[in-house]
Amino acid sequence: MSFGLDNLPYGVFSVDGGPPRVGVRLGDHVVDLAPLLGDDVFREPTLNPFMARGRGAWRATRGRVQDLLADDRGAEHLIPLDRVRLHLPVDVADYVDFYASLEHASNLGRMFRPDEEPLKPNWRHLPVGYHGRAGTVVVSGTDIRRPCGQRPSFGPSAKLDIEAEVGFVVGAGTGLCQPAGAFDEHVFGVVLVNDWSARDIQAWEYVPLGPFLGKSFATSVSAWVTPLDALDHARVEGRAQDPTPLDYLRRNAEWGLDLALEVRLNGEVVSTPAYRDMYWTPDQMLAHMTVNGASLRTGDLYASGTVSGEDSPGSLIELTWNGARPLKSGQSFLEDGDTVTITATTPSGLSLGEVTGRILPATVR
Ligand SMILES: O=C(O)/C=C/C(=O)CC(=O)CC(=O)O
Ligand SMILES: [Ca+2]
Ligand SMILES: [Mg+2]
Repeated sequence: MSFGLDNLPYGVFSVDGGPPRVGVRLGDHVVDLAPLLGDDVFREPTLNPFMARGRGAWRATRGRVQDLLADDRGAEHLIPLDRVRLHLPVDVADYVDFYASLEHASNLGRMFRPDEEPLKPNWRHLPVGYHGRAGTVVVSGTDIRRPCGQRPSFGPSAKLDIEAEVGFVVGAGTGLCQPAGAFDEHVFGVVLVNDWSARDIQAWEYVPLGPFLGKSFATSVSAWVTPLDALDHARVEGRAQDPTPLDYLRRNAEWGLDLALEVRLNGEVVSTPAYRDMYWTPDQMLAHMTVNGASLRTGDLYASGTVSGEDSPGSLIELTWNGARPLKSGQSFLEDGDTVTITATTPSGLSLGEVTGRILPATVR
């Protein structure tokens, strides 16, 4: 079952305008954790205080919840999903976005820098990334207003795009100049991410410092955070790397993940990217992000970058080759009223839920 006892993703919910609190999803229900476990950390409006307790507590809690639900002692704490409102599950501290797909980086290079090598010389040596805007991370289901900006004339973006990504939520942080430990000591779980991108604003503004307003207006994440412990069966060896990365980027464990993504535009499947094809794995991204002594905080979110395979890109700019090959619907980029939904499943059929959003017309300034 996609939301069975082997899954149990965490989220934050409220009922009838009451205070938001922490639950796990079981089938079409939310399990109210505070009364089930008698622990007030689950009465908090975000997962952060629970995540800050660290891996030992995450494991113990998951085991206890599985035991209680397996023999029905949780039945009185089940609330039907259609009665709840879901909230942003994490108070996002910092947000970093990587660029870890070889195919995506090569495709964008070909389109944006046609006279150069598609991949910059650094790309195979380190996971390239940039700091995004934590304050505009929104929960799945939030409407997205088309941004305005310089394209270079001022106006609403005419090239509004998606980026289908996988995000990693940091539970246990580090102090300043303290090296991060193992990936699973710090990372609590996984979310689906849509890193909305205004390609016309981006193309004009981002030389030489990098993405700014073209990507900072909104980033959507799934309401459910899938704990790493639920994904053990989906772990795979990362893709082969040439050249061999520096020691601090060596893979010590298998943290590639076999996640089959599906991108739907107004209900139609437009792409099915495979996360296992990514070049840089999430443990490598974590090692890179902290190698200079930068600390991690509970609630940090870092995303993989667009998940693109040979024939299954995670963005419309690749799918339509910057408008040269429109979709069957005739469109190349997002139109007002469009809805984009990204889902993912593991080989055993476990669901990572969805991240969805609908485009609202620009408010012209
Ligand atoms: O290659 C470029 O010029 C631009 C790349 C992106 O826009 C991608 C980005 O934000 C990172 C990613 O999602 O992979
Ligand atoms: Ca991105
Ligand atoms: Mg910040």
